Amino acid sequence: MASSALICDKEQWKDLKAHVDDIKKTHLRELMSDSERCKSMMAYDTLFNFEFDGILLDYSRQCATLETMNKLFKLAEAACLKEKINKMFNGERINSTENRSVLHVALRAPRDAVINSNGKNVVPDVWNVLDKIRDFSERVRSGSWVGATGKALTNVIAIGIGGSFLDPEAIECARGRQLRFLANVDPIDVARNIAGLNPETTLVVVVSKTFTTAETMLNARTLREWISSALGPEAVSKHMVAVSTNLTLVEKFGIDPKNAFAFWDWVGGRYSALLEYFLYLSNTGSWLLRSTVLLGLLSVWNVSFLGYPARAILPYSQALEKLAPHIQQARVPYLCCFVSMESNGKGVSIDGVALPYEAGEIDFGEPGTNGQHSFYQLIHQGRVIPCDFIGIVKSQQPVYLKGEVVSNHDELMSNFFAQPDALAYGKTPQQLQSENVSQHLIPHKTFSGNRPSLSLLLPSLSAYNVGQLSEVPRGLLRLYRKCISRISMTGYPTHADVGSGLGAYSLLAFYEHRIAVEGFIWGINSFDQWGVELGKSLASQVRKQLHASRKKGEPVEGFNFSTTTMLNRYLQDSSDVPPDPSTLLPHM
Ligand SMILES: O=P(O)(O)OC[C@H]1O[C@H](O)[C@H](O)[C@@H](O)[C@@H]1O
Repeated sequence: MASSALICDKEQWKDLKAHVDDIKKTHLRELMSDSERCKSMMAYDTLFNFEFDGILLDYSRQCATLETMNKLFKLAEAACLKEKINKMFNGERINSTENRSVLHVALRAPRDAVINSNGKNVVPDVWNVLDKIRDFSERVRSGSWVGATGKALTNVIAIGIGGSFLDPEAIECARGRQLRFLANVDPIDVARNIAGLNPETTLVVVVSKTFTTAETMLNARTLREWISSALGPEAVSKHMVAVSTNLTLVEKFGIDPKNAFAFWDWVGGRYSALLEYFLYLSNTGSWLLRSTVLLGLLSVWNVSFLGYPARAILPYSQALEKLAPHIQQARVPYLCCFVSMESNGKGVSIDGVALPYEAGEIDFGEPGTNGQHSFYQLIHQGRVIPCDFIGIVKSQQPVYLKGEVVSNHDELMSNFFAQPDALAYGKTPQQLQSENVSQHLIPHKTFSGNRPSLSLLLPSLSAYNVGQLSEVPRGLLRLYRKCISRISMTGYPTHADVGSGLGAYSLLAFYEHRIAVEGFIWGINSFDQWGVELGKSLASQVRKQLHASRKKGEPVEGFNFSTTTMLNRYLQDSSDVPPDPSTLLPHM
């Protein structure tokens, strides 16, 4: 199927381009007045049944008509979408620039599934690792695995960056214990993570697919020093374990490979976040998979045809906060956004042909209602940014104060229901005049509306409901609990924890597949990431220069004027950096 013909050369693409003018002439106020259209865009047809056992997906506020949807389905056919999805699930090496299969879905397969890579069913290997994770977590929790001084390990620091950073936090059952995530190579992040912890009762999990990522490995060496200097070098074997494909480097680092949990090169780093649990997406017809096809097509429509390059992900549930990037909290990456922008932020096709159209989205977000006090001004009256609103019917923390008009959750959800309509309908000058708004304020208080969004309403974040998102066999939820407790080391999480953990990750699976669909349509490779290499290689040049300047007093050479000036200033003002390599963080 590899062909250098770009999707934009196809008639179906040109037909959609011509269709844009029709859509630009309509306004969502008009489209939303057609209840038949809206009804069909909440349960489009028997194939796309969007009311799935209580989960409701409403995409009627997309700037699209049924004609648009039909044209998008034709575009999917022209892009050979179904064949590409099948190739992925069949283990073919669709990541052609790295010559790898793309089988992160195998991490979520039930024990008896068959998913082949290189002619070998990989599912038994996955389950061997999952069983090993379960056994290890049970030994740590039961106290049969203790630290170097015989104390139970009650605190965990997981070191990893990108897709190797963060996992669902079973917050409820982490009562009185510490589960922390260390990603940034900034020593401040190390200091924050070890603050208040004792090496004697701390387990460090080094999560790195390659075991070569500079930030992760320096942080791992720093915590290895923290442990060794307190308990002796032999303590590393009791206080450090690893999750990696590179068991050779794991052993070289000083971690016993028996205490390492392997994974495979057919799991992309950013897709490995799901290693902590697995939800099975059937190869055919799962509700989730089908609906992600539709939403992937709508993303392509918004980006490549309507010219809306960004997407805001807005979960109206704090339990799903990890779905939305806390852009002001550097430590919390953006799961869906990270996967989306690293996967589809490409400029060439899978055949290496420069793209004459934009691919990829600028994703950002924030849990509702926080975002309403920051960037919603821009999405209402500034740029048009399609939004994904994700809401939950039943709160995990119901609160209803005496005398209040509604419960706290109803207050939250009042915004979940209001914002999509505010974006779609806006407010016209005529409406403002009828409200006797001062004439000079009318331009400032006018809302153009016609801003697309979609709404996903989950019944609750119970493990059952969230599992529906990916039709997870019930039995897997039990093993999920054991896997998540590997991270929390704090015993079995409650349903709420499992739900919220699954919530974040099932919806991640939802976005994972939507992102793959987008990449299949754009004809790009969503599974490599050469773009992150250049910055890393330039950083290694700077690292060499800093070493030469500090250790041998060599002048800064080989950089442009601006960088040379900045480097000289940095070196001059930080000349007091202690030269002693054994210097550790102040309170280490
Ligand atoms: O897991 P590691 O090998 O340490 O890689 C960590 C991260 O590194 C890079 O940023 C990759 O682009 C990510 O996909 C990956 O998750």
